[in-house]
Amino acid sequence: MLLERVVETSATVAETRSRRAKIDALSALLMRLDAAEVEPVVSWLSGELVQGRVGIGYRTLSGLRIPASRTPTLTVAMLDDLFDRLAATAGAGSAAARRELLSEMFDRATTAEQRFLVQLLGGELRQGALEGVMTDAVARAAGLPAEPVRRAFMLSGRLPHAAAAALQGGLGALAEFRLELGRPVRPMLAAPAESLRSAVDELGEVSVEYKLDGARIQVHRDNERVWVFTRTLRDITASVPELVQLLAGLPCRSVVLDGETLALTDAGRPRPFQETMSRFGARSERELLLHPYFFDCVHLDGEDLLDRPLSERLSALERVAPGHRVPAVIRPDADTAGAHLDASLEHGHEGVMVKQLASPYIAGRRGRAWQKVKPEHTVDLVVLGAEWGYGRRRGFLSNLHLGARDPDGGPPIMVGKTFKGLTDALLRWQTEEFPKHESHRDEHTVYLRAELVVEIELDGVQTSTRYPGGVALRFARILRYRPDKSAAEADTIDAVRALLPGGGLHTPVPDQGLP
Ligand SMILES: Nc1ncnc2c1ncn2[C@@H]1O[C@H](COP(=O)(O)OP(=O)(O)OP(=O)(O)O)[C@@H](O)[C@H]1O
Repeated sequence: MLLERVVETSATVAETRSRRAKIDALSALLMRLDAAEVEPVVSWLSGELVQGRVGIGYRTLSGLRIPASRTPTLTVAMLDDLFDRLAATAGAGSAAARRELLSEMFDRATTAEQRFLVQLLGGELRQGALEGVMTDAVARAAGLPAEPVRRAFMLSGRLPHAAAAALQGGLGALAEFRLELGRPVRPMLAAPAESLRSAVDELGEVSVEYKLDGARIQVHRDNERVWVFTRTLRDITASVPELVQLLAGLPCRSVVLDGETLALTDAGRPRPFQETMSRFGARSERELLLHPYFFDCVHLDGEDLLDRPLSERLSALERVAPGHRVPAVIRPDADTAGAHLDASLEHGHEGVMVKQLASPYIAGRRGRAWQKVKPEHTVDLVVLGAEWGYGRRRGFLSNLHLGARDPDGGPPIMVGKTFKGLTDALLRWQTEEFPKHESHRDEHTVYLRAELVVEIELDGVQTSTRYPGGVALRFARILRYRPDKSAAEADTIDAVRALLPGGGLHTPVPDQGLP
């Protein structure tokens, strides 16, 4: 297939806000692909290369001045081969070889294809938000229900892989996907509860657990080998030796546990989230010891437990790591559940999670089987840009432009601005970090690619005619950055609208005086 077709489809998907139109365009394209073309095309349309990052920066790309080809001749296979060769060049003299490969690529590309390549290599197409739409498009193209495709994706963490299996091998090939030791699965997520009472009433028999304000970890062990992954499935094994040692000592042959890890003060209270996250970096300080608290066990000694009820998974957890469980009460009455929430807050944690004991582990799903109860309203939003400060903040990137995720894979939708809550350290960090994510700038504002997620505390939202989603944040304050989340995991515009009084059923009216 000519690359031109892929580029046209990418443009169609970007231009429409209709989920159905996106799925139509993507599935029509997928149905025309040869077997070998599926993985690269699905990767490119999600903004990734099959080869992973090939180390070409945005600046190199925007500096390229190569006349475009008049006629489209590049094929999917040719481009994939060029990426293979680019990924294989490394070491002395590689810069020249890479430039040559890039020149070859751009020389053969039309103007629209060159633009696509710049965006693809520069990371601008990397829109995890498209994954849901792409999963449905793959299912449609393969003539299958969406659920088995989604499951294969969640278990492998690789949508191109799941797409190739669906399109070439159908249900049989998808059924081959299993939890594999050493390969992380997408974590199960929680929906917000209206109240502790409503969650317990809705879910029947439950486990009520502290919601710890740390960082999510998924740990795997296969005999001697241990892996530790983050919420975004990054392998951080090398920076957390104390967790590796702890896992190696558990009484089992193989295990996969889900949990939260925290750095604690001497008094046993949680340290700020940033301090825990700082341990996940490549050059992490080792003074702060991380304490893991596990809340799920999805594999034990050769047996996969994903489809077993939580009650069984908790028994497995109790057998293998009894000393490292998150504080929980099982089948509590209303008073006991309430006392557990109070105790969690008193100990400096965020609230509680209420989990249905009969529910399976649904990887990657934000479902109602897990519900979070916490007293504060917070949303995780994408940073779209920042304005240069004035007065005391002159020279610093300050007022943030904030966007909510479009659940159908479009660009984030702006819902407000704020500089409240920014400390001097954060102002310095923003000013240094933001240019690395810059897409363009004007006199007042540096605009960013949708890559950074920030947690915002707010009093609520109000209808707005100023912002395109029809809602605006009220009294938004910056709580912290969320390096453990990608833009694909930010809150959606629907989640923000749900905070409107009455759950988002209002029609927009003019708002007054936004910052
Ligand atoms: N007992 C627990 N069970 C499950 N998750 C827990 C628990 N304690 C803390 N967590 C954390 O809470 C998160 C689940 O909440 P949610 O699905 O809303 O993710 P989130 O968007 O990161 O939430 P938040 O922004 O409120 O932390 C998990 O990813 C995990 O990091």
